[in-house]
Amino acid sequence: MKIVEWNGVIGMNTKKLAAERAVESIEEGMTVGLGTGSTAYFAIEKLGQRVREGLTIRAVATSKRSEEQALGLGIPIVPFAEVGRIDITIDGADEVDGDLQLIKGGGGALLREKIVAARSDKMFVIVGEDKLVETLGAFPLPVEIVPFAHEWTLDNLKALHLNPKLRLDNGDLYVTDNGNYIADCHDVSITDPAALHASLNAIPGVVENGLFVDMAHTVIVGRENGSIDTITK
Ligand SMILES: O=C(CO)[C@H](O)[C@H](O)COP(=O)(O)O
Repeated sequence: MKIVEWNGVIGMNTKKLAAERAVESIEEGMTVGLGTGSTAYFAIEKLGQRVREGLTIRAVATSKRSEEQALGLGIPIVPFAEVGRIDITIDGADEVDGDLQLIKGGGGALLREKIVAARSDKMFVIVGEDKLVETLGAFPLPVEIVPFAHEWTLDNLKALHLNPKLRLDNGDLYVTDNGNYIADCHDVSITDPAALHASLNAIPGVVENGLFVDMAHTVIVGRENGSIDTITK
């Protein structure tokens, strides 16, 4: 089994397998949404290779770091105002359940990821098999909240028994690309993702949450044995 390295982390290649398979679906002339995270990183690398080989596409990115990576590889990034629909967005996930509902936002980019996914004809989700779960929620659910009176927003999350903890970055509060905080909600068994999604976004101060309900078109799963599964709803 081939070992891969990403930002100094050594691991099996399940993420890379899924990412590279997803990039095979990108066709000439498409507008592509670029996700964020270690799996999306591999997709952007592969897309950069295809662009160097002559593929003509344009892209929008879901984070500053993905945009920088893409520009460094020669992938044209276009302003959002110039994009009508996105053909395909390729992005990772923290958990995927059997109905293809997702938890995203472990990398802190959930708001931009959701805006881009919602504008996409197809969202391709790329994961290693370890991300497949029966019930969402073992991974802490990220909720992006505005800094203003964030203590009150946390109170509202606590009232829903979501065990929110403000995300830290080297001891300081983590700040998203949008200038907001992330409350990670721990130990929640999410049996009704749509209902929780609605309850969360009804709280004043919540900007968006990491539940992606009915957004994934296709989930591509890289497996430890080297095989790749493609699951479409
Ligand atoms: O939602 C995300 C970033 O906000 C990522 O897609 C998610 O956290 C998965 O990350 P990785 O591919 O590094 O496992």
